[in-house]
Amino acid sequence: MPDACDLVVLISGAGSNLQALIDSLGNRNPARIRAVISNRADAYGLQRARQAGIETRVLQPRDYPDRDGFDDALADLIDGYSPDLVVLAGFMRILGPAFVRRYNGRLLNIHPSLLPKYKGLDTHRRALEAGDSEHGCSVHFVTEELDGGPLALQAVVPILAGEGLENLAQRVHEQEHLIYPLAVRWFAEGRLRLGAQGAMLDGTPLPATGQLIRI
Ligand SMILES: Nc1nc2c(c(=O)[nH]1)N[C@@H](CN(C=O)c1ccc(C(=O)N[C@@H](CCC(=O)O)C(=O)O)cc1)CN2
Ligand SMILES: NCC(=O)N[C@@H]1O[C@H](COP(=O)([O-])[O-])[C@@H](O)[C@H]1O
Repeated sequence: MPDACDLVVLISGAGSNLQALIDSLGNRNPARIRAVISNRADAYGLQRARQAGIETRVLQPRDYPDRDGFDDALADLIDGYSPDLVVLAGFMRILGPAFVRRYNGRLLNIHPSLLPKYKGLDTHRRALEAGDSEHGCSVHFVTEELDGGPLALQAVVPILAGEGLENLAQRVHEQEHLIYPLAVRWFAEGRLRLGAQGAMLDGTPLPATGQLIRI
């Protein structure tokens, strides 16, 4: 059994991806969540963490003079837990270059699109308005380039004829809750790593799409 892999999870909102990670731990997943940190005090994910007995902390940007000050305080807080991996789970802050360098290779994010399509926000609406036939979600290593980091895992979600935004978002969310725990487990098992040429699985470079899952 691999040694435990300590996680710190960063959230800003509902925390359904956090809940999926919590539910995935134990059994065959050697990861354990040491703390959940939110940049919003009203994030429902904080309640989910407390219900699971996980330590929670809140760090609010308004308490810092600028973005770098917030990032530095966040990194100092994170380092107090000595994580092997920092997991962004709906964390809605763009992190600065110094922060990203500090956690290079140990920082994952889940994004609600098939990257590199639709970086940024409002991805489901953009996919629907473009008339795309498929959408999805991506787990990627975080780099300075927003949503541009090496892809580890993607799930493709076909867009149904006449489907509305809420229904699509729900179906993408369902796939997020499958691929994020899987990617975190692969990292915890030592299988998923960020190499010089991009994401690696079992020592083999992954394709540009990362490992692709079609539902
Ligand atoms: N340097 C990086 N930081 C972050 C990345 C990344 O890839 N590189 N991923 C994001 C997550 N994300 C999309 O997946 C994302 C989060 C936030 C924003 C954004 O525009 N945030 C605004 C504030 C929005 C708000 O407070 O509601 C901001 O930071 O000014 C875009 C994309 C996490 N960080
Ligand atoms: N650009 C970042 C972004 O949009 N992330 C998205 O925020 C949601 C958080 O939901 P959750 O709080 O229920 O996990 C998720 O759908 C995640 O992909």
